[in-house]
Amino acid sequence: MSENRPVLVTGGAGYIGSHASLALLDAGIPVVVLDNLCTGDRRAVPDGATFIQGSTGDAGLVGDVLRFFQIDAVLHFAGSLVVSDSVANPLGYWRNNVCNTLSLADSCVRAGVERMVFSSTAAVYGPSDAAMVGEDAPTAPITPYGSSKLSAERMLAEAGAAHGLRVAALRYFNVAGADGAGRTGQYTAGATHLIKVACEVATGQRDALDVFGEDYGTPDGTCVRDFIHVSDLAEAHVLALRYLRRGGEATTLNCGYGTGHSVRAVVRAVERETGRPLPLRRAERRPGDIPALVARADRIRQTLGWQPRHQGLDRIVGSSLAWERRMLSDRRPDEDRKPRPATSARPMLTH
Ligand SMILES: NC(=O)c1ccc[n+]([C@@H]2O[C@H](COP(=O)([O-])OP(=O)(O)OC[C@H]3O[C@@H](n4cnc5c(N)ncnc54)[C@H](O)[C@@H]3O)[C@@H](O)[C@H]2O)c1
Ligand SMILES: O=c1ccn([C@@H]2O[C@H](COP(=O)(O)OP(=O)(O)O[C@H]3O[C@H](CO)[C@@H](O)[C@H](O)[C@H]3O)[C@@H](O)[C@H]2O)c(=O)[nH]1
Repeated sequence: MSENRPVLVTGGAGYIGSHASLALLDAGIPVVVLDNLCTGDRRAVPDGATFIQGSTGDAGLVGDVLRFFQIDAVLHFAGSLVVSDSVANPLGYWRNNVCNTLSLADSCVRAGVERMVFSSTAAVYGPSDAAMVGEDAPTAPITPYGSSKLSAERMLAEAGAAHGLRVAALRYFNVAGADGAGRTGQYTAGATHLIKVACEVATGQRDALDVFGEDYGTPDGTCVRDFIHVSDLAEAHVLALRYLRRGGEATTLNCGYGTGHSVRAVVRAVERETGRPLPLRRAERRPGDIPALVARADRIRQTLGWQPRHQGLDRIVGSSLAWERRMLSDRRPDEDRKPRPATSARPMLTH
């Protein structure tokens, strides 16, 4: 299978999809981005990619794109992903993550596309006492986001078995950081991700970081996550594509480093980078949060030969901060620079 055939990247104007598009282009693989810009940003689409604005659920458009560009593989990032939003709006999450994925898979089958890399999530696992969760750990999502992604995984596996669509489902843990050369980063307005929000606070764009819950059964009482640098994750997608093009079987792979960091540890990393205390506000637990989630991440190394190159909380936080500073300095002078409110509706204590 030729390396030079274009791949379709759904959600390529988004945070992870734009980094993966860059990694593909860097590897000499042509990219066609399909994105409806519901949360994405046109500026994130790399210059070298073809951009088509539209939805994965638009079967007519998707079929035309697959055939016109002779697509042999789809990297499917497009989706809805804020855990707490999914609790408030489950049907919207099922519509985008399940119904639109079904429509995309159907378009792939009709056009004879046999390879897909699917953006899944660690949120398919339920709360667990295990220090690390492997791919064979029981799935027991506790939020509509997690269950919609798990359902999409199952649907793709069943469609694959019947119609020859081989799917690599990549279960990302917590993705953070930005491209080292500053070519893209996380544009998301009103983002809810911990490291992004903390870096917005550190650069004066928000007044404080809400710490959602300090009474979990974790070493310092705050939640623990396995943060993976977005550039390492992007590279995993290039490797997954090559694996499928070599004839690799359908597979499910955790994407993480196997190291947990607490919310408090993230705060300390930001403070190390800036040399200043980060303004914090203690807040109630956030609905849908799991106390600790750390990947057992051997399978991805064995299956894809993946070797992360951007590991370490300080490195991840450093690149996120560099991105926030870059976005601030690129802003037009007349743009509003007032700090936005912090994320919690119900702050309890300032310290
Ligand atoms: N960010 C994380 O920590 C994380 C963790 C686990 C899994 N994921 C998954 O990774 C994927 C990408 O996440 P992200 O962080 O880059 O989010 P993002 O919001 O930056 O990117 C999603 C992109 O998809 C587009 N999109 C959404 N629905 C679409 C549709 N129906 N048709 C076309 N385009 C559509 C959006 O406009 C956006 O550009 C998602 O599927 C998400 O569930 C993300
Ligand atoms: O302002 C904030 C933001 C987050 N947190 C905490 O930080 C941790 C991580 O939260 P967040 O960065 O929002 O990530 P998750 O809720 O863990 O979810 C992310 O990671 C999942 C995989 O683990 C993905 O599936 C989701 O798409 C992605 O949003 C949680 O304990 C939050 O309560 C805060 O205390 N304050």
